[in-house]
Amino acid sequence: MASYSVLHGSVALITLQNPPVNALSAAVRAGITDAVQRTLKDPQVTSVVICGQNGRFCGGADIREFGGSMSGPPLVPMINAIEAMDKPVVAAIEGVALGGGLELALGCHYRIAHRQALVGLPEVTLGLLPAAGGSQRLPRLIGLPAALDLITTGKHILASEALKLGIVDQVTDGNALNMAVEFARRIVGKPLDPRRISTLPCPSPPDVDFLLDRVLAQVRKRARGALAPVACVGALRAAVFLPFAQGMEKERELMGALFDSGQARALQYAFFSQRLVSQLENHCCYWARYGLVPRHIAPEEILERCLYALTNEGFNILQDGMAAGPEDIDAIYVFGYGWPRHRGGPMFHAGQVGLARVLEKLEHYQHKHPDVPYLKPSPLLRRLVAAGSPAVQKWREFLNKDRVHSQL
Ligand SMILES: CCCCCCCC/C=C\C=C\CC(=O)SCCNC(=O)CCNC(=O)[C@H](O)C(C)(C)COP(=O)(O)OP(=O)(O)OC[C@H]1O[C@@H](n2cnc3c(N)ncnc32)[C@H](O)[C@@H]1OP(=O)(O)O
Repeated sequence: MASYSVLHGSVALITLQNPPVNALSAAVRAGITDAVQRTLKDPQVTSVVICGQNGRFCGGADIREFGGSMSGPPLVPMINAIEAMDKPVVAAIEGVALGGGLELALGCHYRIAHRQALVGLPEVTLGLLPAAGGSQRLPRLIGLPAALDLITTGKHILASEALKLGIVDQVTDGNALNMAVEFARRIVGKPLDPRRISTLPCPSPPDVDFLLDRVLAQVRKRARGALAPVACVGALRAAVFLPFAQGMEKERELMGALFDSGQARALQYAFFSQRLVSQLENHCCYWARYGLVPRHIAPEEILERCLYALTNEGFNILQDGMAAGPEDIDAIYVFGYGWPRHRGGPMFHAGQVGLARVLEKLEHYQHKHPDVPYLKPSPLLRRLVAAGSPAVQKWREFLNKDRVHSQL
């Protein structure tokens, strides 16, 4: 939800309330929408400040809502209504203004931030793009090159850097909310048109096509096969060449293609799993509460069982002649599945670890879990170890001899 109060008889304060990061859930969006209506109707109110509870402005759209049916007031009209207000609206940014949180702040007429606050549009890291006007307002505010950098990487930057880029208007080491309230009282009566970012032209360099093509090539190289960074460049291209309203349509169309994609689901799943594993302590409380004694499982056991079962299957594939050599399997993993290039691929990695050690590990886990077929060491792995564990570059030759031998 969002609370509404009036300070000094004239400054409406809208406070986002959704701990821990004040994500823009349906209830928060409804609260903001109601509060905006109240400020419009109250003749005593001459300016507005929007802030977040507990020193955190807003961590963005509520990612948990993306999996279900979205209800409540949509973000885009809500932000447009804030920008269109005829009373100045100031965002008081403390903690974080990320994703939809920054997009909300960009709909305000002014942004005052604590120096240590973090701002950014990290949607690309969730397989999305900033679809609440961020891809259209940010380049209009700070220019195309800086917006391309922020939106295609999704990086968070400090408010002090955001000030240099022109994203925020003032930073403070003190209380950003108090400063925003004082600021809001001072600017009553100043013209608001130049502060409505959607009405500004998008500053872009003369070689704009060259810049967009270069960044597109870079993002394709950096994240092979990823849809979101490419869509982000498309949305920014629209910001340069189209009027705001049409740019917003393009933003929505590109978001539509990403929103239900497998990549977005996978990246959002990864966001939550990363946080879930860091809550291991809670599991310990659960076990203690029910008097359970957990079997100690070292993280290496999980890693080794996954890794060596995968490698073992690689040996089986080679033995069956489905791949001509270990390089075929390694290339699939490095280029298709993001296996760290500096580790060569699973078959090369097995060679680095030592084939005898891989065999020993598989025998160990097979002994503990005889019902798991993937842990049964491949006969090819055994033959390679018996042949003195040749280097991975020699396996193709070994396999050819092995295959000829087995046909004789
Ligand atoms: C045709 C189809 C059209 C569809 C139209 C849709 C229109 C949508 C329009 C706009 C879309 C906007 C997209 C977004 O805004 S996506 C969200 C962008 N924001 C982020 O990526 C920020 C994510 N959060 C973080 O980076 C961090 O959480 C941070 C805010 C920096 C705080 O970090 P830290 O203090 O370390 O805390 P945790 O990371 O552990 O988080 C604490 C708990 O809060 C949960 N959390 C965080 N952010 C969100 C969020 N945005 N939504 C929901 N929940 C969030 C996190 O999971 C932790 O929860 P728990 O304690 O249960 O694990």
